[in-house]
Amino acid sequence: MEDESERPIGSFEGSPPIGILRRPLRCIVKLGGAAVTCKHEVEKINEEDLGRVSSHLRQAMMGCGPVTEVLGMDWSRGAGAAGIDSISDFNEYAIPNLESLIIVHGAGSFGHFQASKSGVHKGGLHVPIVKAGFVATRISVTSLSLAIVRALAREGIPAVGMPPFACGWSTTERNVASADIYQITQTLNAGLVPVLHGDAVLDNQQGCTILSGDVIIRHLTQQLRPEYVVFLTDVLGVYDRPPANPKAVLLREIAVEDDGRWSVMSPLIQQATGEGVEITVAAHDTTGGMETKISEAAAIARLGIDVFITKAGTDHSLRALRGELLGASVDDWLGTAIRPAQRPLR
Ligand SMILES: Nc1ncnc2c1ncn2[C@@H]1O[C@H](COP(=O)(O)OP(=O)(O)OP(=O)(O)O)[C@@H](O)[C@H]1O
Ligand SMILES: C=C(C)CCOP(=O)(O)O
Repeated sequence: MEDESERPIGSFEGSPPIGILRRPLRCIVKLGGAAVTCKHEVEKINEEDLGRVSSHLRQAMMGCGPVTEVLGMDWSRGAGAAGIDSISDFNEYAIPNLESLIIVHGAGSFGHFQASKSGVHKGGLHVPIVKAGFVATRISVTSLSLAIVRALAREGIPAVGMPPFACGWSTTERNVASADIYQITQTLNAGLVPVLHGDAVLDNQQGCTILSGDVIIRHLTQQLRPEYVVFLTDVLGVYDRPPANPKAVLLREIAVEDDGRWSVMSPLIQQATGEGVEITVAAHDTTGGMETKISEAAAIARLGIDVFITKAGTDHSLRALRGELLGASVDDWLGTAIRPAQRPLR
């Protein structure tokens, strides 16, 4: 007989089974490519920030449980590389009961350059340069993904890479058409942490496209209903204009109506609606940058789920990851909280 604590989540008639999560999903995190890579230098990881973010993720996943010793799991290159004396250390080790989490990372300077040069996002897989670009994009983004999985494993997070192209994700006219959610559910139930990423995928209409990590997060949220979603990037949040502009104002709180319209609740500025916000996107960005992030975040808030956008590696991001802001005031926090309208705060 099934464990009564098992919670069926969103199994829709006619759609493929998505499985049953044995415990509620705490959070889905987007590790922005702009945060963990140097976005304007091809294939350059920002090692310091990646290390800090991985440590924050571990701290957040420990929840309020006892502080336990961390044993690094990246020992494929030898125990020393993982910071442990010997792999037999694991014989005596009880892996802590970590909060359930999914990590999705962006491509940053891995993948966007290759995709934009060859036009993978526009489709046409039969065209030789697009096919070659598809291959090059996947080589690039999966090599970043391996580095991220390694960094998480070094922090003792049981992370496993699940590249969308290889795990059943495809699109129709650039919208998610299929995704193997069952595999993700089973991975979470096994106590592992799925690591997905923005990827080059097959598209039923145009042959291929680039599926953004931000869009993947919305789909996962619809299916698996986490308690909250955190987007970590290289700026404190959404500003009323590009943050390089000295007059830019950080939008602290955005409320999303049932019909998808959103308005700025704090601070009270003139451009109080979505249309007033000015956004720039890097020329090589194939997925729409901050603009996509805001519209996906608003779609998530419409589902009744709080979203927090903030700068990776800061105290603000640690608080967001720990869930401290859930339903709480964000007056003393720097970032953008995107919430369903008419939800009373704690
Ligand atoms: N109005 C705005 N508010 C906030 N950021 C903005 C705005 N306009 C432009 N930006 C830019 O958006 C960038 C963050 O979006 P981007 O999509 O690059 O982040 P990411 O998710 O971390 O990266 P990736 O898409 O590679 O995963 C910032 O570097 C910032 O300069
Ligand atoms: C360019 C590729 C391969 C994926 C882009 O994903 P994103 O950085 O999350 O938008």
